[in-house]
Amino acid sequence: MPQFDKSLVWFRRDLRHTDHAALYYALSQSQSVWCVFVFDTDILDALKAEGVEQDRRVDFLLASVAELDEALRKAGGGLIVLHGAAARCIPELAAELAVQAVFVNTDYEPAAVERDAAVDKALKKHGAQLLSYKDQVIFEKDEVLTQSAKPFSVFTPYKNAWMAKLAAAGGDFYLKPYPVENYFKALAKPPGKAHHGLPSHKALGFHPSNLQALKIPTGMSGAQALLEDFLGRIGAYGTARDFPAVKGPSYLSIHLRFGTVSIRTLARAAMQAMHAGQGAAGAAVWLSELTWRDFYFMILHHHPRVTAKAFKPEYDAIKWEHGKHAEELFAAWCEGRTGYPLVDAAMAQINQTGYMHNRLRMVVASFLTKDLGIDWRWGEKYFAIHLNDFDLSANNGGWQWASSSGCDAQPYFRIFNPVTQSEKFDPDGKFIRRYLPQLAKLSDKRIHAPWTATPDERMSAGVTLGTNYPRPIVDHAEARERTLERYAVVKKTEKTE
Ligand SMILES: Cc1cc2nc3c(=O)[nH]c(=O)nc-3n(C[C@H](O)[C@H](O)[C@H](O)COP(=O)(O)OP(=O)(O)OC[C@H]3O[C@@H](n4cnc5c(N)ncnc54)[C@H](O)[C@@H]3O)c2cc1C
Repeated sequence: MPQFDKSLVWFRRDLRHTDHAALYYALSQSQSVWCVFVFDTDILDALKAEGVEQDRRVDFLLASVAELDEALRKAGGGLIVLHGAAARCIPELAAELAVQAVFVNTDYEPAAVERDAAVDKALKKHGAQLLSYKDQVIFEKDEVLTQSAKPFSVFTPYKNAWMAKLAAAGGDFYLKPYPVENYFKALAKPPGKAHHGLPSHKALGFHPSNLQALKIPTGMSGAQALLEDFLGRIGAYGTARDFPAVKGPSYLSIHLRFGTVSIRTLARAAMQAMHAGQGAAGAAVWLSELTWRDFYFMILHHHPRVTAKAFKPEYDAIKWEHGKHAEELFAAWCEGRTGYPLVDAAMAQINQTGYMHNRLRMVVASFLTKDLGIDWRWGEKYFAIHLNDFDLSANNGGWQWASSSGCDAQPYFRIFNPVTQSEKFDPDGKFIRRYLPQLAKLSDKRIHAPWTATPDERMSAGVTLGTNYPRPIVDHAEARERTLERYAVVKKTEKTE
């Protein structure tokens, strides 16, 4: 006998109707289950307050929610779609429908944890409860600990323990899909028209973005198409993933962000490719990247202070550049006007598409913190606003890695040289030419550092420094020295670690 007469599943960053923990538990434990998604004004208004008028994530959500609704309807239910503050809307809807439980997949971000606690409290006033399940990650919270039962702060031993836990359970136990479809008969149709239908862009307060023009695939079908495409080239991932001009990575990050595909599906696909022999090496590297994702969720759960502070507290003593000059340098970085082509092309990529290749995220983050001496939190915030796949845990982890303040971060004295990174990872300048057409005619040798070209070379390539392309805003060698001085406050600790 089901435990509950009526339940509600609140979809958040899990926009799929298959292999979904909360939906599975709700359907298998309830007589009747409604499904809801809220366009949360607490989140959308914060974006608007930053001056954002178009956001590809809003378009991605609209398309993916529409696909989910259609899939749920075909399965016998449908999606209630609301627009308001979720912390208020959910308890109100739960009371209106007289449900006994609201099922969700656990969200680990501090603001979401707070919101969910408030929702739970409000539900309890009506005799209902919030039931939360692990779904976003393979292992959460305290599931993978050191031998002394402490959270890991170094990735490789974490990954080894993560892999050992999978293997100890027979390899596929934690990767099995939830058989949601066996319980679809418990799905209830949305009650009346008032709660159905998607809000328009206008109602949400945003203009349509260029998501469609970019052909970024949305929804469960988009995730499936990207996965199939990637599995055909997963074997090459280990080497191809470092070259931004090459189709090396999966481009699935936005889908992991919004849960249009389950992490179990992806980890299973990686494991299968690893065991299939062909493509095994690339698949193992990719699985390791998915493990980094779990790692940063775990770090955020155990150390929520990282959202504002350095993971290694001594790094908070660093004096970053400030004032008007710092703001000008930051604006040049944001707008891709640093005079370093790889950095500027990378910033053009994020500004035009909302995506940035992983190698370039590392390069531009290093450039901002270690060439310009700007606080990593400025860059972190810029990424949070502009990345389609923005995820607090991975973004914070990435920025703290690049600025050396994070757990298992790059040592402070390792400072990427933006020119040699360019020569190594975009050797023929293909990526730079795609985003900086004004440099396209420079030779493969000069395109990484246009100021090193002779005046004749620049003239015949149509490049005029200071006119159609900036001169470098800092000298890398000098900046490197300044950074080593800036980081001297943490030097002692690093050496003794
Ligand atoms: C400064 C900085 C900021 C970043 N911000 C984000 C962010 O906001 N959201 C985000 O998803 N990733 C972030 N990353 C990690 C990484 O750059 C992206 O996950 C990756 O580029 C997404 O492209 P993909 O899906 O094609 O990746 P693939 O190479 O195909 O990797 C597959 C998946 O593994 C996960 N993954 C890969 N690398 C990492 C990593 N280093 N840390 C955590 N997870 C990883 C992602 O979920 C990714 O989708 C950041 C990295 C840096 C250096």
